[in-house]
Amino acid sequence: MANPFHESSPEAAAHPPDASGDITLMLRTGKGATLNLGTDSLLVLEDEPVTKRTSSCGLPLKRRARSPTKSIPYSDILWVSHMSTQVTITYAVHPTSSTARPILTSYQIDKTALDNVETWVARLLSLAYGKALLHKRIKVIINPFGGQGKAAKYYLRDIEPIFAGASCTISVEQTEYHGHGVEIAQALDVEAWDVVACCSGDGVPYEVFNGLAKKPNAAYALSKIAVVQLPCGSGNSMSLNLAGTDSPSLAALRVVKGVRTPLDLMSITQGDQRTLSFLSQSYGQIAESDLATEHLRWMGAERFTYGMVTRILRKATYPCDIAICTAIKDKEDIKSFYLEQTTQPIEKSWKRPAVGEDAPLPPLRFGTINDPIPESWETNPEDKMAMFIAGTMAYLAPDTKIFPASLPYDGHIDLVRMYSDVPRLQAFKCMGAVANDTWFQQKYVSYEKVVAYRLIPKNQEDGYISIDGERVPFQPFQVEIHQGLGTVLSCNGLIYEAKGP
Ligand SMILES: Nc1ncnc2c1ncn2[C@@H]1O[C@H](COP(=O)(O)OP(=O)(O)OP(=O)(O)O)[C@@H](O)[C@H]1O
Repeated sequence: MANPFHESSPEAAAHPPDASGDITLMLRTGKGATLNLGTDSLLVLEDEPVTKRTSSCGLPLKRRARSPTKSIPYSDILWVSHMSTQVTITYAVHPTSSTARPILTSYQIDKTALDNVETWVARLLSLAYGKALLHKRIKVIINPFGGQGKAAKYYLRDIEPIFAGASCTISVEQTEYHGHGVEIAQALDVEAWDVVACCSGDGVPYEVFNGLAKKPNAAYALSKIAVVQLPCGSGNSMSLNLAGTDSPSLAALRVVKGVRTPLDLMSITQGDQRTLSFLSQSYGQIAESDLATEHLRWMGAERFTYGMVTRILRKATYPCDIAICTAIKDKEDIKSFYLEQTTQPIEKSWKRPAVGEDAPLPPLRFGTINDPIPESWETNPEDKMAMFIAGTMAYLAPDTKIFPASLPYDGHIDLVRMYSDVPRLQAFKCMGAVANDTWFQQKYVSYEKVVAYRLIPKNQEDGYISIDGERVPFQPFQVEIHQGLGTVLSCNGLIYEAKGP
């Protein structure tokens, strides 16, 4: 199991190698049109009738060239089938740039071309799906209260038609209470499904990862099931990073075409609890601006900006002690690492070791928050901490790329810190730099890659700590990375849908 893309036997079976090298690229229809497999698209070429036409003044008019009457990008092709003399193609059209809707078109095939149909259909499916698994078996979990309570509506209108058009097997369940996602995932038959698709915000995927982690063979379950998000909540980071969109229908299309990708997950220990985090942990200005502004929800996304501005103005400080097991400290080294990881062939970059069917959750390499801090870690009192945020995915929200150097499977947690002694103007400049993508370069933004850390709040009675967007007790916690413990579907299997540092 050296290559994540060779993990699934159904994927391999779906794309039998073309041993002969003789690929049928063109199929003639009974009406004289041809269906052609182009470089990126299926091209439908109609035969123009050859009629001699003259202009009103009697001069011969140029005969129109044979031109494509339809071009369907392979990325939009959901399914192709044939029965007797008929080929049926289901594909997504885009009524707007942020929507996808399936439509179906059929062609009668010319009798002389019937011998080629099967090979042609298989070839078109192979071009449409690449390394992605066909006929995905998808367990859908809908949070009826996600976002503005529209997840069920988005599912029926935007998502289900795409899954059905792509010939996926679907089973739908709605969450009935907080934590239900954990129970559904814990009870899931992992051999019966390829994907768990959460029609929700980031809260339900968090629960699903943690539910799979409760199985006795957690490591196997997390490697077997790809967890994806269909953006139906108020925070949709997972979909932004892996599908490059917060549109439910476009995300559904990308899930259908998504390739299995290992994902780093983090173990958090706090008190006597161990949980998994897939997104981020924050403390200080970012955590407080998110969690302490719930009463300002009427402001929409602006409530976070408001929270940050007010805290920067008063130079809000959140003292703590931090201990870190650093991997890469220097920003230039981080850039080189990112480049090196993303320019080599996927087969060389991403190698996930075999996971046995009984494999449990991996042990903690550095112990828990209740153990002594490992001696090799660097420990620092951070009395001027303004913001501390650590994570493994590039985007936290649209246009908020906090971790541009993060990679799905590099075995590192990206860690960002800023201090309250930064001049206010510079702090605002850094905030603006997030939107214009120059955040990483800002000299007041400390950015490193780590494999583990511990954070101990101090000199405050209460405050905010956020794990994957949810508030957790204001108590010390410790985090360590597990390279490739989880599995997701991504567009290219290598990077997030984000420009690097
Ligand atoms: N039926 C339910 N009733 C109450 N809570 C639920 C239900 N289903 C899921 N939840 C909880 O809702 C929380 C948020 O879910 P999710 O991330 O899907 O939505 P969101 O709108 O993005 O979140 P938020 O409300 O945090 O902005 C999760 O903690 C989940 O446990």
